[in-house]
Amino acid sequence: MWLDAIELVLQRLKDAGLDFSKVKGISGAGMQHGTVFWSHDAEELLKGLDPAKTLLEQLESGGEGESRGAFSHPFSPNWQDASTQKQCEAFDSYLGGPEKLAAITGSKAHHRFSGPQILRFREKYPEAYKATARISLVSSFLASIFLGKVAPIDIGDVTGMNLWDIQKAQWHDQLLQLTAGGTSVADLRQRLGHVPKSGGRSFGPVASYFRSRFGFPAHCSVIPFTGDNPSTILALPLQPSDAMVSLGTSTTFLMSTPNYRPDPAYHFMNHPAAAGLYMFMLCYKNGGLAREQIRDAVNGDESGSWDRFNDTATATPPLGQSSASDPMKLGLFFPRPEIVPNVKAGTWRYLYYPKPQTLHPASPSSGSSAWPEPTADVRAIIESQFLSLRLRSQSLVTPQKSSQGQALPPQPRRVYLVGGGSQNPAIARIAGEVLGGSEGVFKLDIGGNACALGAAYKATWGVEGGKETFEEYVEKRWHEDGFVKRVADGYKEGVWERYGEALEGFDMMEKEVLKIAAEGL
Ligand SMILES: Nc1ncnc2c1ncn2[C@@H]1O[C@H](COP(=O)(O)OP(=O)(O)O)[C@@H](O)[C@H]1O
Ligand SMILES: O=C(CO)[C@@H](O)[C@H](O)COP(=O)(O)O
Repeated sequence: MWLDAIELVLQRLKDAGLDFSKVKGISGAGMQHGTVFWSHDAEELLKGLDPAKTLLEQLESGGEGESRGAFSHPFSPNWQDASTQKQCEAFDSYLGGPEKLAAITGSKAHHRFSGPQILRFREKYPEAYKATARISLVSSFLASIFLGKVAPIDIGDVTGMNLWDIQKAQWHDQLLQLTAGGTSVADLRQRLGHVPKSGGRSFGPVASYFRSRFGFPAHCSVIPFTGDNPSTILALPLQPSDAMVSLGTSTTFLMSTPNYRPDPAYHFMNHPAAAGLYMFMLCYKNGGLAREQIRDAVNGDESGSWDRFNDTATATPPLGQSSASDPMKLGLFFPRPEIVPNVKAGTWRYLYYPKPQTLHPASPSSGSSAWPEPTADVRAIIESQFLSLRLRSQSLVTPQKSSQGQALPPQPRRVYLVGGGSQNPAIARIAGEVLGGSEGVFKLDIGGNACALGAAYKATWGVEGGKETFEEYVEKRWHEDGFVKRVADGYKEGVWERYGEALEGFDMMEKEVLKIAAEGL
């Protein structure tokens, strides 16, 4: 599928009239944490690609358990894979607990991360593991195709594997040992390859296949590709107190910071283009698709229109409280098992009384007026997603000032929305009400896709030799008025504080749901 997609996107660019001979450099972004297993024939096949044939014709693998073509396994576990609970437990306990693993690799063990994925792959498909010559992430797989040989893993994306020691900037011996089990650690290290420190240094020229087939020039450089989220933070000059919220299939919350403060509750990763900076990230599996389910329930059809969803969201008061004495409506809407928190699929609705702090399930017996479904779900799902972001990022934000110079409590300076859901004005408004933002809520108004834009900046920066820091490079080319649009207010006195009260109930609710899930109720 991915090989086909590469051909398709290039063909579309060709059909649109792109003059490939002018392309000096190419970079890109791929979903984080997908793991690709190359066969022993991969290097030969990549080197000798025939421009008269498609990539798929020449590189495709055989069926399950069959080693043929460039891949030792026909599937790449993607970011939504949740099959590695057992391996995650092994990773979390191996160094003495999830805190220790997070301190070293930036994250506790996660199902989708390559370390646990490779461990499971080796245990489940020992023959396919033996037939594996190299292991890539989706980003380095893409770069490899353009390069015509297996490309190194990127310095930003490598920190989403649970295998890289961030502070020492090297593979972690013991974690490699755990992953390799009884097999050779040296072999595993060789399969993963050397990781260059710079995210901007060219890997070399584009493969002759692309020169002949599409007309790329011989001097076109392949600059390291990175993950979709690291690439997204490259789309604009992000300041330390700015937050980006990517409303795609997943919801991700991204900040750039010089302070490495890892914790099992979130991810710290290397910034992909600036040594010494880190990307703080939260990632939720239940983003766009969970909102779509409620949209369809409110519409009563599958027209896909957001109008009724948006009208309902804005007509409902914050936390569903018609008056201050009403309980706050808080819910969790997870049609798929969630990452944050790590809990099975389910929907939970609660009524929260802040004084004294009490939480009651909003069961049908509380009366349909207590929580009218599905209308009350609309605002509740949006609020729930942003409350979770606020809860987990509160130690990273700093006090701000309003445009009149008034001191404001710790919150983001700006909230930037990107991804498909950033088109939605009701979501933007509630983002500002819950998260704040002393300057407001913004959306990128250049190009349709922030992560692709970030990769394009990275390509031009790399081609120009990375002489300036990446931040200086983007800053100089940045046109505030043309590139971003303010789409909603941020901090609103009174409303933001009310959501602050709701945070305590939200935290209680998550703990309650985790307890219920653990007890198998
Ligand atoms: N107007 C809209 N309002 C709310 N959500 C939207 C709107 N338009 C698109 N979306 C959501 O955007 C998501 C896709 O976002 P996108 O960033 O393209 O995805 P991906 O994460 O797969 O790259 C879909 O789940 C869809 O529900
Ligand atoms: O797993 C993560 C980040 O850790 C996801 O963000 C994926 O990187 C892809 O997300 P979508 O583009 O499907 O939303």
